Amino acid sequence: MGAPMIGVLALQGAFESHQQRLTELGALSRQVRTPRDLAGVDALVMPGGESTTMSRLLLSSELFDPLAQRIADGMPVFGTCAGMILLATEVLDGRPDQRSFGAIDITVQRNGYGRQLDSFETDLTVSVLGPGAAPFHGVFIRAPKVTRLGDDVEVLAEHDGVPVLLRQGAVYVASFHPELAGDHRLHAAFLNSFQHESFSERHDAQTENT
Ligand SMILES: NC(=O)CC[C@H](N)C(=O)O
Repeated sequence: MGAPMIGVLALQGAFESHQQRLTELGALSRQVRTPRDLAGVDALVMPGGESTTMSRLLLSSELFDPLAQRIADGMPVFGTCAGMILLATEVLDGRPDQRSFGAIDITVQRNGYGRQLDSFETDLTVSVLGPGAAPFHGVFIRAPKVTRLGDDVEVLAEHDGVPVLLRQGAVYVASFHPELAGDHRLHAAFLNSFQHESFSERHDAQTENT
């Protein structure tokens, strides 16, 4: 099989920085706006932005049902911030008509860190980066707060005792914006979760050759 094509949901929000991180890693990526775009990808990143707007655009673009099917079939997905909200089983403080995929068994509260404190940054210890790895700089922007997790959900990082990076099967979610920290290690960890070749090694090899 050739290199996997990574889709970046590009209906709204911070999709361009995600694509930059993937490009830095030498991954192939394409923006996904239609069911046809989705059909050509092997994995998908769902960016931050506004989950209410994204939910509406997913329905009007007729992407919602095919995407739900791909996720149910086991396509790897990485949802960040609004993307995390869209993947959760339960959303608190959402709009009444807001839809989510129920792909990871968590309850999230939209803007759960409080409207006063719109955004904050903090260094996170992330288990999947390996023992002794440098902390990952977490940028939280009107972030969702995880208020409940199911038994099958693995916590990969937490902040003040609250999970902020989680995994269930092929679904990864972060309540922060890993694409904005100028650090592609979490994108590499996502790619490496379904790719045998190590993306970080490949990136290092390419840099050495140039
Ligand atoms: N940065 C973000 O993605 C914020 C998420 C936004 N508060 C929402 O509910 O969709």
